[in-house]
Amino acid sequence: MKEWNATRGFAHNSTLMLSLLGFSDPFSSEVKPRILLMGLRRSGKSSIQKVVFHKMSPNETLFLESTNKICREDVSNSSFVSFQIWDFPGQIDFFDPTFDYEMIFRGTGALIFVIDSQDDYVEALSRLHLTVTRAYKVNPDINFEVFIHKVDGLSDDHKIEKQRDIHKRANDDLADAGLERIHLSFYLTSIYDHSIFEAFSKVVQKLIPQLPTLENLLNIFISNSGIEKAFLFDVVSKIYIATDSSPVDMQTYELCCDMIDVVIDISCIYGLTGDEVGTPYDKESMAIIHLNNTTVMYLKEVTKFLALVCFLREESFERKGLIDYNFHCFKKAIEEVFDVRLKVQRSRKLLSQRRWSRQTVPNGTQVHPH
Ligand SMILES: Nc1nc2c(ncn2[C@@H]2O[C@H](COP(=O)(O)OP(=O)(O)OP(=O)(O)O)[C@@H](O)[C@H]2O)c(=O)[nH]1
Repeated sequence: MKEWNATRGFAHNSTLMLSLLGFSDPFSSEVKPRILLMGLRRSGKSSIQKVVFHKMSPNETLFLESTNKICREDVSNSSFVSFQIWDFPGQIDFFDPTFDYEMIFRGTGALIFVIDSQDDYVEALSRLHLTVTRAYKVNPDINFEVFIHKVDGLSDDHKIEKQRDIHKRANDDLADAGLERIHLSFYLTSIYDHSIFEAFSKVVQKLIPQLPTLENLLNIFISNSGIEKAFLFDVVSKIYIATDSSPVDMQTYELCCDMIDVVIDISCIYGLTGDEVGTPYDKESMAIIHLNNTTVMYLKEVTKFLALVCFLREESFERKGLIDYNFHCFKKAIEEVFDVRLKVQRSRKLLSQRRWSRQTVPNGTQVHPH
């Protein structure tokens, strides 16, 4: 690493980006997209959540206790990606009258079903079928995401074979039930490598309404700056929320994750003045890494939660001034995108508040709106 700019303080205004996105708006119908994590017991649901959002090391998950109630968590305070994750205990009973699955599925953006690939998955597949069909009936807009998990123990051939088999069986079950229109997406995942972050990135991207605009902005930015690949990362979770339209390869993604780790770790050691708490990631956060294959990695802060990580050739990096100018324009455009969203959210909130106050009877008792 030739250049390093360690960061200093961290402005604590955690609601800023959230309200820009409108997810924290209690009146909006789009508040916090909900992601459900479901699957059989010990399939790895809690481990996934802890590794992706709590920086737990994969080995520590060996000591996780079994979840026996629904755990709801807001992934929002420190992250751009603002949504709820509901971790379900292995065996939920759809026939249990106390379990209001309709209410849960109605507000859900994505349902992740985790299948342990190291175990016999016949039962998991029938559970997947039951869950998906129930959820689809309540809310046909849910994205169904199947994580074929714990693939670290399998050879490459074996992985592909498992994926093909699970894909075929799950879709055959749906076809037999006349539900071919339900689309399932499959991912091979493990907490022991970056595959879980990659898969989660894809799941989250589908829930970001501004995604096409962000991709477009990234395309414009890289083509005008001589950059080969650029990712917009949520720094805390290492989920990339957008990238340009060129294909993503796993090694590039892993390098980005490593770079973010280096930036945060070094900033934590040398960037804090002592009395601060939190992550020392701020406006001045940036890093440049020259790799030994004439590629340069360039990281810059975009918002307090987001970082842009770019890959470019050394000769293109000679025009750093141009890149920085284009980055400045890109950053402004991102702010504008979220500004528009904020305005829409504000007017929606105002409307909802008016509707609520109209439905409030004079003695202050509220009538539930439809
Ligand atoms: N090899 C491997 N083991 C994993 C992986 N993910 C989780 N595990 C292990 O699987 C076991 C079960 O993980 P949990 O996260 O507790 O599973 P769960 O689905 O939350 O279980 P319940 O709470 O009982 O529903 C733990 O020992 C984890 O270490 C993975 O990617 N690879």
